[in-house]
Formats: sequence, structure tokens, C-alpha cells
Amino acid sequence: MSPLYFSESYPPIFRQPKNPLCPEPKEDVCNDQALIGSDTLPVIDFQCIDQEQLHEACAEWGVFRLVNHGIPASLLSQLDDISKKVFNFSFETKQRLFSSTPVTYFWGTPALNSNGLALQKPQNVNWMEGFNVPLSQLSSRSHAYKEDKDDDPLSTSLRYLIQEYGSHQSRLAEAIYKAITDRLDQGKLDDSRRCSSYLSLSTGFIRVYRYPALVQPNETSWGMDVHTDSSIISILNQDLVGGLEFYRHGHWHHVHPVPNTLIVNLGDMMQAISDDKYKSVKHRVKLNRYRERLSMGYFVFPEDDTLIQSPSYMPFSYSDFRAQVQEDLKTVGYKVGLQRFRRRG
Ligand SMILES: O=C(O)CCC(=O)C(=O)O
Ligand SMILES: [Fe+2]
Repeated sequence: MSPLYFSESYPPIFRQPKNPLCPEPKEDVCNDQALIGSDTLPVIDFQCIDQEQLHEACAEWGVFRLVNHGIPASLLSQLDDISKKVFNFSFETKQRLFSSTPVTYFWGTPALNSNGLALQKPQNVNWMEGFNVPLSQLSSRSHAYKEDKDDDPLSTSLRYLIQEYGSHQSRLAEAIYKAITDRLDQGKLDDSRRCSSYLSLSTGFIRVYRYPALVQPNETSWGMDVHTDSSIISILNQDLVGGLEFYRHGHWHHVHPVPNTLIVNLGDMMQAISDDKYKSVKHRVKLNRYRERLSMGYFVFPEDDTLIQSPSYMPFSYSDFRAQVQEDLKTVGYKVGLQRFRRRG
């Protein structure tokens, strides 16, 4: 019997026949109250950030929902539309689509090297593909990027939309980071350890992801396996399919898709900068049986060579951290993370 479903747009190992015994539900996911109802995540209003509420969200959860972020709904829906179209290009087309730009295409693992290329594939392939967009290299003034007149119009639109989206993300990250660190720095006399100086907007990058539907789910197949982000902060924008989960107090919490809201989570660098007051939160992405999922993440870091000085950690820079993660992925097979830099005793 020939497969009912076979998308050449996916990397070959993600292509599956549709299970005829398992028809797609008629209900649109976005109308499913079980999925879009409110969840227990703390909510922060970007237009009037309450520092105490923000502190509690960072200390207790390491993740919160951001409302009133000011990104135009029209930009978000155009991004959604164009990303879908670009992901629907054939796998082979996507592999060469952005070759004259700093944008890279990857799949199977979110672990990329500093050129945006996938590190060796993990034993368990993550069921996702994505584009990695280093924002500071996108501007036309950058030497790393020159306009290619043969560029595909859709991929060019996607790049421009991401550039605009990226400037909103920088605006949000800067304000959120300032609100977080103003409180952390209150009363600190030691200027060498002022938290507010660590964020470097020029390190920001965007990832656009597509997670295929998994017709026959099993316990080892994840859209993205459990991990913490290496960033200072990450800002996620998910569509209405759902699947993102955060770990807190021994339980996994599903993050309900709520239109026009963003999810902000703290990464490893924030944990180190705050000297463990705030935790880099574990999270993962589950696959949906019926629908593919799109999401977009923004990640921002300290400058590569800036030394992070925190009492619980040996002084280290983000480039030390990144090199250690890459080494551990090669030798141990997983990211050990901050433990590598913690002072003993
Ligand atoms: O797709 C998502 O919702 C999460 C992505 C993520 O956790 C990551 O890129 O680190
Ligand atoms: Fe993540």
C-alpha cells in the first residue's frame, strides 16, 4: 500500500506514512480549551513590569509568560506564514537555500557550532529542523553577508521579517534584563560584579523551528530532548499546537499556547550571573500526533570573552562555557553545563 502521507520537505528520517487507523481530529487545535486555557505560569506585563513579581517568577520558576510585548500581530502572522512556506520547500532546497548568507539550516539536534552548523548527531535524534539566524551578521553593512541577486524571494522575505522581529526581541531582552539586574545589583558595592553589564545584544540569534507530527509516538522520540539553554535569557514564540514543557518541583508543566504571548526562560548564563538566585530551567518539546509545530526562539548571551564573576563559580567566559559544552557533547555525549565551573567545597 502506498503511503498516504509523505513529505519531501522533511529530512528523510522524519518521513512517515500516515496511520489510517488514526484519523486527524476535526477540531482545530486552537479551539481546544484543554490546550489553550490558562496555565499556572507567572505572567509579566511588559508595559508595566513589576520588579517584585519578576523577581518571584525568576526565583521560583525560571520562566514566565510575557504579555503586552508590543510586537505587531501583523509581523507575527507574516512570519508564521512565510516560515511555513519556506519549511515546505524540499529538504534539498532548504539545504542550499541560504548558502550566500550567514543563515544556516540544521535538523536532528539543536546543538550547533559557532558557525551555525550541527555538531555531531546525538544518539537520539531530536525531531525538528530549523534555521539559525545570527542577527548581527544580517545587516547589509556586515562583511559576512552580501546580497545575492539569485536569492529566492520567500527566503529573502523571511530574512527581512526575522531582522525586524529580532530588533523587537533585542528591545524586550534589554528591558527585561535591566529590570532583573536592577534588583540583583541593588545594594551591591562591588562594581566588578555588577550583573547589569553582562548582556551583549550583538550576540543575539533567532532560531525558527519546525517539529513534524509523529504518527506513532514512543517514549524516546522528542521534538527537543530535556535541556537547559546556555543563554542569559531566551524568548520563545510558539504556534497553537503546543508541546513545550518546563520542569518545576518534580513535575513537568505544559505551556499552553496563548495567542500573542511570549515565553521567557532563563538560561545557564543567567544562573551563573545571579549566583544561583535564579535557575536555568529544564525544558523539552513533545511531538504532536497530528500536527507539525512551528516555534521561534531568540537567545542572547554575554560577550564571548567577558569574565563572569560569581562567588559560587570559578571565573569563566561564555566562550569557555561553549567550548566545554562542545567538548562534553563529543566525549561524554551530553551537556554537563554549569557543574563544570562550580567551585568545590
Ligand atoms: O521550540 C520550542 O518551543 C523550544 C525550543 C528550545 O527550547 C530551544 O531552542 O532551546
Ligand atoms: Fe531551550
